[in-house]
Amino acid sequence: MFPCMQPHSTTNVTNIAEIQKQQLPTTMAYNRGIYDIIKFRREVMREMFQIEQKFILVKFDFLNVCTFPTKALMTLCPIDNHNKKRRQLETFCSPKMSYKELPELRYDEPRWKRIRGKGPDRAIIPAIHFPLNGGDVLEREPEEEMNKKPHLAVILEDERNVNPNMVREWRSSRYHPYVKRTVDKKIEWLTEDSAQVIYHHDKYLLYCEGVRLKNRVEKLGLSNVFVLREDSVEQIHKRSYHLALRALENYGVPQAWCEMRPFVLSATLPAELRHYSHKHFIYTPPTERLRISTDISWSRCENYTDFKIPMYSDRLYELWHNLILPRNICFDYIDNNIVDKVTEPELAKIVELASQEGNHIKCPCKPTTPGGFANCFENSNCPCYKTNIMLRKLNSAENNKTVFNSFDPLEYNGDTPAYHNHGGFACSEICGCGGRCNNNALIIAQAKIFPTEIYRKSDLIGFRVRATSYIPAGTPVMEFIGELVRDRYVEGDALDYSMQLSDKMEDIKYLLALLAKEKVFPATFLKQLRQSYKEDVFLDCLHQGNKGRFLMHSCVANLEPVRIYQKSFSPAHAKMVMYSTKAIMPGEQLTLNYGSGYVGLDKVGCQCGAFSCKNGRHAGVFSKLSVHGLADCFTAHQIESIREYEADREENNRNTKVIFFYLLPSIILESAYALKDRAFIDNIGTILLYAVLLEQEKATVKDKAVEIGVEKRNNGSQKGSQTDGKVLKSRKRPII
Ligand SMILES: C[S@@+](CC[C@H](N)C(=O)[O-])C[C@H]1O[C@@H](n2cnc3c(N)ncnc32)[C@H](O)[C@@H]1O
Repeated sequence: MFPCMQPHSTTNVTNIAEIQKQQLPTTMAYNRGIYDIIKFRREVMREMFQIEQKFILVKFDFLNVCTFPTKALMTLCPIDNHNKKRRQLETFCSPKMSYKELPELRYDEPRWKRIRGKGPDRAIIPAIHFPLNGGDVLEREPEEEMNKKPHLAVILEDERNVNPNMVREWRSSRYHPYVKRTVDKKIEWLTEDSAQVIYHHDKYLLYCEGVRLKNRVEKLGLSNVFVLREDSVEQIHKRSYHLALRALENYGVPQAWCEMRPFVLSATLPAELRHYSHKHFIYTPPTERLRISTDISWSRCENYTDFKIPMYSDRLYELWHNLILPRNICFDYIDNNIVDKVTEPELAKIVELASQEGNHIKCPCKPTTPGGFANCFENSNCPCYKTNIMLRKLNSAENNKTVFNSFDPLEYNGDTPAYHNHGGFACSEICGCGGRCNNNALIIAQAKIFPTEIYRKSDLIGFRVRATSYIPAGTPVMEFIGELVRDRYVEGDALDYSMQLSDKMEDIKYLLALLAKEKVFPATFLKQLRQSYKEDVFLDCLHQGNKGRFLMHSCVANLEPVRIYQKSFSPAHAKMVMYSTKAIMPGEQLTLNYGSGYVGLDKVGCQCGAFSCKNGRHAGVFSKLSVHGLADCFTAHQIESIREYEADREENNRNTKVIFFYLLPSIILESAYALKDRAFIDNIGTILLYAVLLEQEKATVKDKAVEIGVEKRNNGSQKGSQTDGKVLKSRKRPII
């Protein structure tokens, strides 16, 4: 296959079984190997161009190793025989160039269009453009355009924010220019950002996302405290029981609390519902997708290079050139809830007052080791922990009250199916521990460790959110972020994008009474707090928000909100955190229960597709089930989906080595080498050797390609990749 590659002579391994036994390889031996490979780079690339250019792209992106060279390959693959471009390729891939020196590649859309206009054979060639310090943004839009009456979200001023320091930090080179745009310009920007992405070995992609999650946990120093735990059958069943209560509530059949019954596998399911248990749970990403944006936060979190929220269209007919984006996808990504001083003076005032000594709660606790976590939880001297415990009094369960700490799963208590009846108090950045302790239930959500994507698939409903890695049950997955507004401002489009944060008739009444009884704050401040809760407060994320604004309704939602307070107790100090109500599989849509009133209100009817959806085919049967029957149904589903996930994970692990065989181009090695990641180089070395031995065993790449379901290379001499139609269905999109 690659005639230039020989097994490296420093080892005397002769078969694959040996590789698994031995400690391979030594760095020295493989350094030499790398240079050998670089020498033959051109041949290898030619091979790669013909085999699997699109495949390489995807894998590279997810390896987070060499995005730049990937883009170069992607760009240049279709024009292998185009001399000018080939020269460019050679420049990019110069072995002398360190990885850090590689400039970020951007597609320059106007140039792309110009080239496109010149002739049919060049129609697929995008121009390559190197922006200087990312400054090309301003050239695109004339000053007058920017001075036109802005979209509401543009008025993002420092003083408007709960935490002004954060705003300054946000002004990253990409984020801030985007925020400044009018809606029309934002749509233009998004359209320019869109490009074609083709995924081949689909499930491997989700496996890579799992690796991304793991890397992120390690990078943030959470590996000792956060684990991807699995629930026991009893725990799964307990959660299912609460889900069943919530689902039946949606049917308008409120259930009286009753003792949970042990799980009985399918014994109680009506015949028409049995087939549900044979459903496949593990998602297979589409082979072809249109990527609308590489990151809807516009590098808002540019410190976190691996934190990106891509946006895709999975509508089959949707192509780059006929992409139509609705105006409501233009929003400004924020990480903190914000308050407008002008429209919400009460809320702004309470935020200011809370910054004064005596009006907020913080602790002096310190971590025992530098960089470690403090033990605020169950520390009876910690004021934040004491406040956290105090809030449990609002929880009416006699025992088994919901516990809010940093890393344990959140469990429903015995008397209510809804998380939103509970609240917790967390340490924050003003504490001695800086919020890095075990009394901060926000820590996982704010670390944004779970990779997600935004996508649209159906014409009836818009964009949605999907988790691309496994999420254990009871985990704070993300925050729902937006602008704090009073009831009266929630109208028009904002109705679709607002979530109620406080209800003056419900929990707030009890909260204020508790704060008064426990004398948590001085009377003057308490009075001000009462004032701020006089009207119901909503989080409106129509113009400013985070990915939570794309969460869809489901009759059996896998997320449920809870309020967690930090520093103080005003609406501006309440965080709405989404907890997972069940184990979420990679690729599963993230959903919320909008409430029983929602399903009937929507014009198209509920499209959640949940197996017991109120609008679904079997709604009649489900609504007649007892809580126990439905809970059994949910438990059976959960157990089966976890089993399928496990099997899938094993299969992916098995395929990894074969997949890497496709990633042989020297460019990976160069990048890895430039990154000085010895472990990675060694790994690649092992894989190379493995691959060569596979070759010796006459297991050809071609056969393997078919086996793992990737596009197969054409046997003939024709240029460009051909397919045997196994996975790839050509949709004639422009290849970018
Ligand atoms: C918060 S937005 C969700 C994001 C939205 N799809 C978008 O593209 O921006 C709420 C809107 O999504 C749609 N939606 C949410 N859940 C739905 C469901 N289960 N069935 C149908 N439409 C739904 C409704 O139009 C609703 O007003």
